[in-house]
Amino acid sequence: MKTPHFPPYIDLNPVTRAQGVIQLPGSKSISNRTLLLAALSEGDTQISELLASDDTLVMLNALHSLGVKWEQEGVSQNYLVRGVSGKFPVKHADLFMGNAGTAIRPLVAALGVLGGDYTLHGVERMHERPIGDLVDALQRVGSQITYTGVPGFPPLHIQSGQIRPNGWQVRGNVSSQFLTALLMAAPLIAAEQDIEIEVIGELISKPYIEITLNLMARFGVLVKREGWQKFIIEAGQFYKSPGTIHVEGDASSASYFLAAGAICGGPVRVTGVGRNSIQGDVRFVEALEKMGASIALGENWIEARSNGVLKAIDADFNAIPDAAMTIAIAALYANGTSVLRNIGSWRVKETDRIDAMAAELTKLGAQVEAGADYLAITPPAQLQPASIETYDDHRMAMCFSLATLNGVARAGTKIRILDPKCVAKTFPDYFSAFATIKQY
Ligand SMILES: O=C(O)C1=C[C@@H](OP(=O)(O)O)[C@@H](O)[C@H](O)C1
Ligand SMILES: C=C(OP(=O)(O)O)C(=O)O
Repeated sequence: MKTPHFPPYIDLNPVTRAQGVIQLPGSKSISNRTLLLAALSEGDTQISELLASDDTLVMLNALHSLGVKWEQEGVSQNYLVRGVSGKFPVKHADLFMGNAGTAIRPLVAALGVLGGDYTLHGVERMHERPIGDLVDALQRVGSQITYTGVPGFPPLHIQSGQIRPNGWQVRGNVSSQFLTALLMAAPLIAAEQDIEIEVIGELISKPYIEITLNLMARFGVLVKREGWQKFIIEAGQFYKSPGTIHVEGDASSASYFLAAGAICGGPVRVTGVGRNSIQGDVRFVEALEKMGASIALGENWIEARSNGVLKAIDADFNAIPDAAMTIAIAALYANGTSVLRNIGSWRVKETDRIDAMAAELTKLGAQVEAGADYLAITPPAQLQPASIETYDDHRMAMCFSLATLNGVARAGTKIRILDPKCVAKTFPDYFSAFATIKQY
């Protein structure tokens, strides 16, 4: 991956019109699931358009440390992963997980089930992101996992245990990634007995489970389900390479450009993702539509434009927590107060996103009420120029670049994005892509 050079801050000027076409980078959620499933499969998998970013690098490096062989085709994002048929060749490793939830959670489950002698750790924030519900679920069925720092959080030490096919259950109200992790790990021991995974209580971020089930099916494992409460992996199934797999463009990354089209005229088109996407975040466009934008969807593209003032929105954003951050910025261009509800998971992601969003929106002059699991945003008469802290959160950096756009209800403003390098988590080239849709 060629990492762009990042200065300590980026100054962005107001933009009169946003227009253009953006080829999206690959989906983070699909990339990291595909890498792990390809590694665990029987046979080799050719992956095209894998996301090039910190989060996928973390997964690629971890797989390499576990003895999985993969090759990058030249400088392209096409990779060949040589499957290890359900057993990692290296049984003793120290794995750096950065701040990639989509890497550490599924790997803890896979390694917890397969056994060995592994430590997993990450950046400081990773050690503050909860993993207790997943560890509890794995310990319950026989995994030997211990906390080497604060109980409930990475870093972790994994040893070999005797895994039982009964009693698989997990809580889903802190992160859906815990259920994703168990689902992906279950076939690794489902040789003779079915495994039933029961979800205890509420499950958040549900569409991400659909991505998991869709990809497991492509790798030959079908999961039966009873709604969102019970998932059954029938015995005898194992991961088999589908041969080739193409990674769709990232629907969460699409949200910034589509919002730009909605705020500032457009049309802005993203390519690489379209109406048949398996990513829940494509439904972000429904929120933009409710706010008054015009959306068109094709097989492999989505386009947004708008001629009028955006309407405030009051909605439940539990299903699209990542793209919902972009709505918080679109709300600056609406008339009236917007309320983003049921977004409690924001508090345990790259930063406490409810507090971070409230603090930075306030700098622009907005009136913000931050609740335990909601944000209410009332835009100011005029946006104030501001220096935006990004809290090592890629989405904070990407979202606030949009406050430079001239909307119909109010003009954009001068924005300084501090520590812009955080975008490397999922979209290293974000600022050059954003520059191509701006017209002054
Ligand atoms: O499974 C996934 O790929 C993801 C699930 C979501 O997390 P939660 O389930 O913790 O909300 C999302 O925020 C994250 O960026 C990616
Ligand atoms: C929450 C996010 O990341 P992670 O996959 O690390 O949970 C995100 O990308 O917004």
